[in-house]
Amino acid sequence: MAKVTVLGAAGGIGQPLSLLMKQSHLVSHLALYDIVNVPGVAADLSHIDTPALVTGHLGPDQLGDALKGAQLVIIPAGIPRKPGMSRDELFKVNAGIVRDLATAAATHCPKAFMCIISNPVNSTVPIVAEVFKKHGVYDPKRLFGVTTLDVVRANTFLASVTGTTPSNSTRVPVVGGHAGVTIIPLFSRAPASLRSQLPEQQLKDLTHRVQYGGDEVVKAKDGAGSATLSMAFAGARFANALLRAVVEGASGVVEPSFVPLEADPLNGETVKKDCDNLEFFAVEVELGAEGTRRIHQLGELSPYEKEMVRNATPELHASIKKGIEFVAASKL
Ligand SMILES: NC(=O)C1=CN([C@@H]2O[C@H](COP(=O)(O)OP(=O)(O)OC[C@H]3O[C@@H](n4cnc5c(N)ncnc54)[C@H](O)[C@@H]3O)[C@@H](O)[C@H]2O)C=CC1
Ligand SMILES: O=C([O-])CC(=O)C(=O)O
Repeated sequence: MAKVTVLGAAGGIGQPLSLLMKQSHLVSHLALYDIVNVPGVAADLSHIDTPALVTGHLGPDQLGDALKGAQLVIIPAGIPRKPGMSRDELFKVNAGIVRDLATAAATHCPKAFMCIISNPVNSTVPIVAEVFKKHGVYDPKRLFGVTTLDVVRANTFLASVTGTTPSNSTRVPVVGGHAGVTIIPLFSRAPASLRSQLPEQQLKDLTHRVQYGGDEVVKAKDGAGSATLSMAFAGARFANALLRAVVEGASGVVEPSFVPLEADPLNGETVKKDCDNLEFFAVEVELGAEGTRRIHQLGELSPYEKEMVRNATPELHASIKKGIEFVAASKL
C-alpha cells in the first residue's frame, strides 16, 4: 500500500478524485493539500470505512508534511477554463502553481511518481521535469501527464455512434498532447467491427468531438468551470493503474500518458522520429515497478492520423518550449 498525496484536493477535481482514491485498497495514507477548505474535505472523507488514513494539510506551511513519504503525488491544483478560453491561457496562473508544488515535491518526496492534471498539461509536465532536473532528482520514468480523460471520451463517443455499450476494453489509443489539435485519437485501432461502421465524415466528426470534448463541458458549465467528475474518474483510473504496477507488481498494465520520451530510450526514439523530435508525447505506456517500463510505438497510422500528427507538432513544440523556458527564467 502507498501514501498518495493530492495537491489541490479541495477543488472541483480534487474532491471527487480524493473520494475515489479513498476507496482504493492500494492506498494506506491519503494526504490532502490545498490553500483553502481542505480541513473540511479531509474530515468528511476520514469517516469513510476504508483502510486509507486521511490527513488534511492547509497552506504552504503544511505542504512538506503532506508530501513527506508520498509514493504518488497527483496535482489537480490550478484554475480551470471559462468559455472562450484556451488551455494555454491558463499558463500565466497555473505555471507558477505547478512549479512551486513541483519544487516542494522535489524537496520532500523526490522519488514519488508525479501525475500532473493541471492545465495546460502540454506545458505543465515539462515544467515539472525542469524543476526536478534543477534539483538533481529527475527520473523521466516517474513523470506522467494525465491524458486518460481523452481515452475515456474516445471510448464513450465511439460507443454512442456505433450503438454499443461503452467499455474500456475497446481501448482507442489517444496520442499527442492534451489540447485541441494535439489530441489525436487513433480510431484505426478500434475493433474492426466498430471501425467498419465509421464512414469518413463520421470519423472526422468523432475525432473533432474527442479533440474538443473539454470545450463541450466548459460550454455546458457556462462559467462554472470545466470537467471535474469525469476527470476525477479518469485520474483515479490512471493512479490506480500505476499503483497496481508499483505496489502489487502487476504486469501488462497499459495506460495512456503524456510522458518524456526519454523514459524508454529505445521505443521513445522511434516515437520521436514519428513526431518531429518532440521530447514529450502522449503515448500508450506500459507501467511497472519503476514507473514507465515501456512506451508503445505509434505503429502503422492511417493517412488521416499521420496528417493529425503533422498538424499537432508545431503547437506541441511551442507548449513544451514555453514550460522549459518558464523554469529556466525562474529563480529556484
Ligand atoms: N488533464 C486533464 O485532462 C484535465 C485537467 N483539468 C485541469 O485541472 C485543473 C483543476 O481544475 P478544477 O479542479 O476544476 O479547478 P478548481 O478551481 O475547482 O480547483 C482547483 C483547486 O486548486 C487549488 N489551488 C490553487 N492554487 C493552489 C496551490 N498553490 N496549491 C494547492 N492548491 C491550489 C484551489 O484552491 C482549488 O481548490 C485546471 O487547471 C483544469 O484545467 C481539468 C479537466 C481535465
Ligand atoms: O477543457 C478543459 O479545460 C479541461 C480539460 O482539460 C478537459 O476537460 O479535457
